[in-house]
Amino acid sequence: MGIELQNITKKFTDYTALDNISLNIASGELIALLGPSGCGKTTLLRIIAGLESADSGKIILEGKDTTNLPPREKNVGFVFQHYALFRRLNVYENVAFGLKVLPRSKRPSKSEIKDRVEHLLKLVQMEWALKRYPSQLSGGQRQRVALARALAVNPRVLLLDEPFSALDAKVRQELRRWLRKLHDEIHVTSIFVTHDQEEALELADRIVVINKGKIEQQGTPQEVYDHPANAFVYNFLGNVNVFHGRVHEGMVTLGGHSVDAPDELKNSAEKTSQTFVRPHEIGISKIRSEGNDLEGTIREIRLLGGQIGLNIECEGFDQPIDAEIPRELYLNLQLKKGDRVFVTFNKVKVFACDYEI
Ligand SMILES: Nc1ncnc2c1ncn2[C@@H]1O[C@H](COP(=O)(O)OP(=O)(O)OP(=O)(O)O)[C@@H](O)[C@H]1O
Repeated sequence: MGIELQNITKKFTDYTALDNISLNIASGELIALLGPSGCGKTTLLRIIAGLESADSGKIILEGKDTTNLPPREKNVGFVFQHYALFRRLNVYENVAFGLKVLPRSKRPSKSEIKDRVEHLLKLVQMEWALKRYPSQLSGGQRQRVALARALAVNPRVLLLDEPFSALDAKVRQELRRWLRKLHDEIHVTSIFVTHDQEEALELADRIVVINKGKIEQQGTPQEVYDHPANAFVYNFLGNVNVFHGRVHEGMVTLGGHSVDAPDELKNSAEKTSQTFVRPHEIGISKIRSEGNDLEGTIREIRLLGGQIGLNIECEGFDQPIDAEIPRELYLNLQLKKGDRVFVTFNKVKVFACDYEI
C-alpha cells in the first residue's frame, strides 16, 4: 500500500476544512484530487506532506505511520503551483540542492550527485539547460525543473499542487501528457491536486472528487465521468444541462416533457428532482419521430473544435438546452439559426432533490 489516509479531520477555528477523509492509494498510482476552490484539496496535501497537522486521523506512508513526523523525515516530494526554484541557483544546483543538504551519512558522493542530477534532467528533458538560471526559462520549463528537484531525493510520494495552473492552456496540455508519460516510466506514488476536470480525466489513474471537505466519489476517470454518484459530481465533471422537475407516478416531468423515472425512484412519493443530460447525449433531427416530440428553435451555433454546439430554446423549458453534435451531422442537416428541430435525450440521469449544490 502506498498511502493510507484514515479519518483525517481538520478544522480552522470552527470551519471544517476536512471532514473525516479516508482514502487508500496504491503504490505507484497517480491520483487526482479534484474539487472546487476551497474544498480542502491543498489542506489535505499539506497534511500528507507534514506541513500542516490534522486534528485527528492517521497518515500511513508505505506501511509506516508518519502522522507525527516532521516534513523532513517523511520523504515526500512537493511541486507547487508557483515556481519554487531558487532564483540564485542554476538548474543543476537547484536539482542537486536536496541531495547536497542531506546529513553526511545519507548524502551521496559528488559524482553520484552529478550522475543523479544529469539523469533526472534528462528524464524531464531539461539536460540542455544545466547552467541556466530560473529567470532564463519559460514557465513550463521551470515546472519541469521543479519536478526533477522534487524527484532528486527519491521521494516515497510525490505531491503536486496545481503545478501547471499558472501556465497557458497549450503548454498546460503538453505538460499534462508529458507528466503522464513520465509517471508511466518512474511509477512514483503521486497525488495531483487540480480544480480542472479535464486535467484530472486525462492524467489520473483514479480521481477523487472532493466537495466541502468530504469525498463525493472516487473511481477511474471513466467511472466518475460515466457514472457520477450524485448531482454534485455530475455538475462538476463536464458540461451538463440540469433540468428541475418532479418525480410523480413513475415519471419525471421536465418542462412540458416527461421521461421514465429511474428504478430507484419509480415508487417514491412525489419529489422535486434534478435531471442531468450531457450536451453530447442529445440527438437532433429535422424530422419528428417516435420519442422525439420535444421541439425547439436553434438560438445559437458555436464551433467547438470537432463538434458543433447548439443552443436550443425548447417549448415548456424555462432555460435553453445545450447540445453538441458532430460536425458532419450539422453539415448534413444544414442547420442554421432560427431552424426548428426535434430533440431527443439519449441518456438522462435523475436525482431526487435531497442534495444541495
Ligand atoms: N490557515 C488557514 N486558516 C484558516 N482557514 C484556512 C486556512 N487554510 C485553509 N483554510 C480554509 O480551508 C478551506 C480549504 O482550503 P484549501 O486551500 O485546502 O482549499 P483548496 O481546495 O485547495 O482550494 P483552491 O483550489 O482554491 O486552492 C478554505 O475554505 C480555506 O479558506
